[in-house]
Amino acid sequence: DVSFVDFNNNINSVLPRFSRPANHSRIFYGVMFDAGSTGTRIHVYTFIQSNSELPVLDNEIFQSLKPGLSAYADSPKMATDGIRKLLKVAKKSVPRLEWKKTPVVLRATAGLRMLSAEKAQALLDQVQHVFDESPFLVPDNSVTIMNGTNEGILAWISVNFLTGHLSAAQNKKTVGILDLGGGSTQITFLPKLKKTIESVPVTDYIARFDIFNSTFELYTYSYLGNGLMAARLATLGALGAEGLEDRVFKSSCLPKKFMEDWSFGGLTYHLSGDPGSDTGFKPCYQEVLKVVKGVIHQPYELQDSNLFYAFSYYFDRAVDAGLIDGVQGGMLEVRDFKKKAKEVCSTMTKNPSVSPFLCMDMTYISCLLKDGFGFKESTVLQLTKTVNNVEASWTLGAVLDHFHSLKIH
Ligand SMILES: Nc1ccn([C@@H]2O[C@H](COP(=O)(O)OP(=O)(O)O)[C@@H](O)[C@H]2O)c(=O)n1
Repeated sequence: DVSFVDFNNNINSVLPRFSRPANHSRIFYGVMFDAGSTGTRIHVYTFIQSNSELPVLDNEIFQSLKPGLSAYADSPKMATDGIRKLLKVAKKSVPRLEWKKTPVVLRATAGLRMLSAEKAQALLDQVQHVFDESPFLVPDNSVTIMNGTNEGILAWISVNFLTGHLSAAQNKKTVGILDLGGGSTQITFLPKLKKTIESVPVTDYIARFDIFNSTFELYTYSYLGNGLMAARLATLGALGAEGLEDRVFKSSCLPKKFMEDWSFGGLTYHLSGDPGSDTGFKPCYQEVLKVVKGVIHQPYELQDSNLFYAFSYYFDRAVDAGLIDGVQGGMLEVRDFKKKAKEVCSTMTKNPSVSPFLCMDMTYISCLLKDGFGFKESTVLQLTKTVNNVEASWTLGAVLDHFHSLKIH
């Protein structure tokens, strides 16, 4: 990675300050691709270098496309079109003179983690090739799969940076994050009690990073297979199943008459409702519970220690269910998800909602929060898509890490 110091030297040597207005030479750009399981996105960040340790974020340009890279697992060359399209956004957003010193980086998350190493590498190689041909700065290791710990920590850094909690790092008042992707889900927060750190099942649940000459010690974990799309498959008993052509996967979480082909991660599944069994919240909860029970660790402290920001599918489904406004977001109690899940599930056959999966998704989210992480019914979550027009995503933290080398360990 280009360290903070190298990057500044780079600016000074390529861009002599005397030839430009002083404030102009203090602007720099970072391009981060998020290769998620359900889509690929580009974030173009404009920063103003301030005199304090962290720069000021001036602006973000964001674009996304579907499906994710893993949909091209068996035809990796087809993945390049989308990457090229998104790179055009970077060319439009970054002034031509800055291209050569603007880093482009892609980090893949759960979609590629769930593929075989060979298939994932073939996709990364294709992206690397497109990057190498681009006019941007392509640092070492610019196209890789990111591990789940970094995904959680970087999202925590993003949200706390955007909400202003990192600049006041001394008093360590921060917010926790809940990220529900398609393939994996992350929980990250700053524990107040030693017991929380001491009582983790394995040391992987604790990670540290340095900023402002202090070390943050976070509780963080990424559960692969517990993202919303992977959880659908696990609920249906279809995750990792063979002979997909000849099988139909049924669930009490789907409308009785539902019958459809559904694709995720480059595979297609025949799905249907279960006319021969009870449907609705209760039987559905028992089904989704199997995906959560014995899998998700309950932190020693949770409810009283932090306000949690919940985004990605937590936000999207809360919007779909009519619980929050799609632009403003809002505060919800954990019990609101359960109440709404019951409502959606009881009416799904007579009164189909936006998606036939809404009962399953809302029930899974209720179960994950309560029987998974162990939140109380009354815990308030801040449902968020953007903070000051910037996407709540690990990508911002990843760019800050790139420029500042936050030494995550
Ligand atoms: N910038 C972004 C990126 C993803 N998302 C949401 O994240 C969810 C999917 O996450 P993902 O495809 O990255 O899945 P993972 O690979 O993280 O498991 C969807 O709800 C997207 O709408 C978002 O809201 N904003």
